[in-house]
Amino acid sequence: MSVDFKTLTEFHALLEAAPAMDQKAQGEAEDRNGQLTKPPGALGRLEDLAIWYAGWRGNGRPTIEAPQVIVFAGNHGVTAQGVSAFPAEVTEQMVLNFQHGGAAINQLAKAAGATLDVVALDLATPTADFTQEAAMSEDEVVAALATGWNAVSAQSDLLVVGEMGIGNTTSAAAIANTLYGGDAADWVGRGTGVDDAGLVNKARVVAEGVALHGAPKGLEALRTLGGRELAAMAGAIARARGLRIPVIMDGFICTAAAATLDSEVAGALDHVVSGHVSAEAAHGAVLSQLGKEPMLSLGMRLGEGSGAAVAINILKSAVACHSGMATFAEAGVSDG
Ligand SMILES: Cc1cc2ncn([C@H]3O[C@H](COP(=O)(O)O)[C@@H](O)[C@H]3O)c2cc1C
Ligand SMILES: O=C(O)c1cccnc1
Repeated sequence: MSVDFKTLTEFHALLEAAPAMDQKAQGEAEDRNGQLTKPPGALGRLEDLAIWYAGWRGNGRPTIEAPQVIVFAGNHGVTAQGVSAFPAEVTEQMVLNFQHGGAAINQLAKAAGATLDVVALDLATPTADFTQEAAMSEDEVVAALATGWNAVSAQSDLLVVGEMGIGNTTSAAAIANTLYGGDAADWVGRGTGVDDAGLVNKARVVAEGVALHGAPKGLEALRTLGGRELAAMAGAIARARGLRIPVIMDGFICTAAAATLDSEVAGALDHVVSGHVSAEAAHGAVLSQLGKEPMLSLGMRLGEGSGAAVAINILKSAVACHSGMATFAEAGVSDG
């Protein structure tokens, strides 16, 4: 398997060198949008989404034929701190469930016409408990970034990344806290359903982790407080940019992983939109920090890529209108 980077410094350089949106294709899409048989702006945000998608695909009249959903799974040493309502073995059990087609994401990917890949990362070797030491060494985080990077199919035309990892809402909260400051309590949520005492415990764990590692930013936040599946999501999102594959982000954990890229290199998420705002308490605040408006708000709080998978249908609808509708001239409809 190809390895395009061996250190975080090399990965950073790839983020810096990432391609920009194709302005010619974006301009063509804007022109076309203005000629379609509807009052200007009548498709609301669908119009912006289609133009954004066209610009990143480098095609003023694109189609979505091959969406790819990838679910990455990892285990977390921080579960030793009692941060989840479920035991750590559920991560591996759910991987089997994904492989057998029994999870929510199996149905949602199918309903959206997407392929689903499941990638488990060293489940037998959880990350270190980040209240004691860095979750990952540089070699470990680079390996996880590379796993995500290599999981993206060059043939796909839309990417959704999701995750499974008991304990990972605590990792995500720690990343949000270290990147954006404030109190740990502002960033923790109930995850799989911890009670009030559990929430207080999660805030303690997050505060200890952020303090121990000196409030790191960017990829260092991902390494010290993240997890293998978060790093793999970040690696896949970065790879998609180079392949001109637009990305729909999922919930709190996916967004926290993505936020480390934005923190490392401003603009690293320009090819990414938010599919859904999760019911996990701080997700909306992280999206605000990133300047991303979610497409949907359905009260979901699952992860697995589930909210983003539902949003694939919205983006497909936007692109179908953009590329399939007649212009005023073609349809012989009088324009205004
Ligand atoms: C059966 C089951 C299926 C899931 N699918 C996603 N998650 C979600 O819950 C976990 C995060 O919550 P916490 O930080 O509280 O452990 C992650 O695995 C996330 O993907 C699940 C959780 C469970 C129990
Ligand atoms: O927003 C998420 O991704 C989320 C929230 C709660 C539990 N698992 C995932």
